[in-house]
Amino acid sequence: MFKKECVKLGIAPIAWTNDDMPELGSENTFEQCISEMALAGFTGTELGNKYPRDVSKLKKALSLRNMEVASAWFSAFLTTMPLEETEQEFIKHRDFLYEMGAKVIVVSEQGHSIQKENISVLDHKPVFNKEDWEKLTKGLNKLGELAQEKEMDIVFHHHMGTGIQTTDDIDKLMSQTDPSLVYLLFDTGHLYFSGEDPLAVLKRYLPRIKHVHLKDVRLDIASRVKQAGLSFLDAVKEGVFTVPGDGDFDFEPVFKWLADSDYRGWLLVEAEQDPAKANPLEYAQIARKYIKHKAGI
Ligand SMILES: O=C1C[C@@H](O)[C@H](O)[C@@H](O)C1=O
Ligand SMILES: [Co+2]
Repeated sequence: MFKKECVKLGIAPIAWTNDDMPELGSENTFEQCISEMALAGFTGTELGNKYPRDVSKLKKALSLRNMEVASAWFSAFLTTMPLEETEQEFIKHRDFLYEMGAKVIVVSEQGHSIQKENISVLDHKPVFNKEDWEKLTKGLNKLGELAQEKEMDIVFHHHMGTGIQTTDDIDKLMSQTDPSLVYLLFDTGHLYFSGEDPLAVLKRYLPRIKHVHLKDVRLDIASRVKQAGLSFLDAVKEGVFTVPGDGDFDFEPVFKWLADSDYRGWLLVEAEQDPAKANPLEYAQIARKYIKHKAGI
């Protein structure tokens, strides 16, 4: 069982308005989004493109609803851009999150990513060469140092269609980066969709996991995506992802391992689907109920 003082429950705005495809949910306002998150019983959020980037405005809107910022995604291009340019962008992102009180910064490597390209996500995942690996690992150690200047940590997001997607990719990344500087974000949905064993990854990297995205997968849609050679974004529109409790992944052992390991941090529901087909409030409530039932919090 989780200790209430160790974990906080959040939800990502991507189910209301999708930053990768802003046309999905463009009608949903920022206020509606955070009000519905709070109504469903969540106290944290990541940032979305409709959120004000003014610290006092954002803090006020969230505190009125007893909410706070857990973290936010940063797209790094360490393999394809000069490190100094990524550092400059990262520092702006870090400083905003610091002002908002977040403790972790989500980093994803988007160099060579096919996440937004219209090609089969399961057939064309990028594979990094030696030089890419050197740039990536050196750059991540540097971003980790920059985060720690503000007593924050980076958590690396493995992701479909990127150079860090599979268990092997994660193993290599974890072994080639400094464990005191680079931590891992554990996203159940991306591992399960990729055909990995999420529980094995969780068990192996528990001490390095400092942020969790809870995302479920509809396996029938995942296999249709594979057969039809769909892109990542088309897979999302087809409904490959859903909230915990509504798909095929069993979260119970994940909750148990996290709780037994004394995990401290956020459990953040992140389940992008088309809001026209899956009402965001309804699905947030399904997730909240499932977490209460299976994780006891
Ligand atoms: O953490 C995430 C952020 C999104 O922008 C991304 O595409 C999604 O799948 C995800 O896991
Ligand atoms: Co995620």
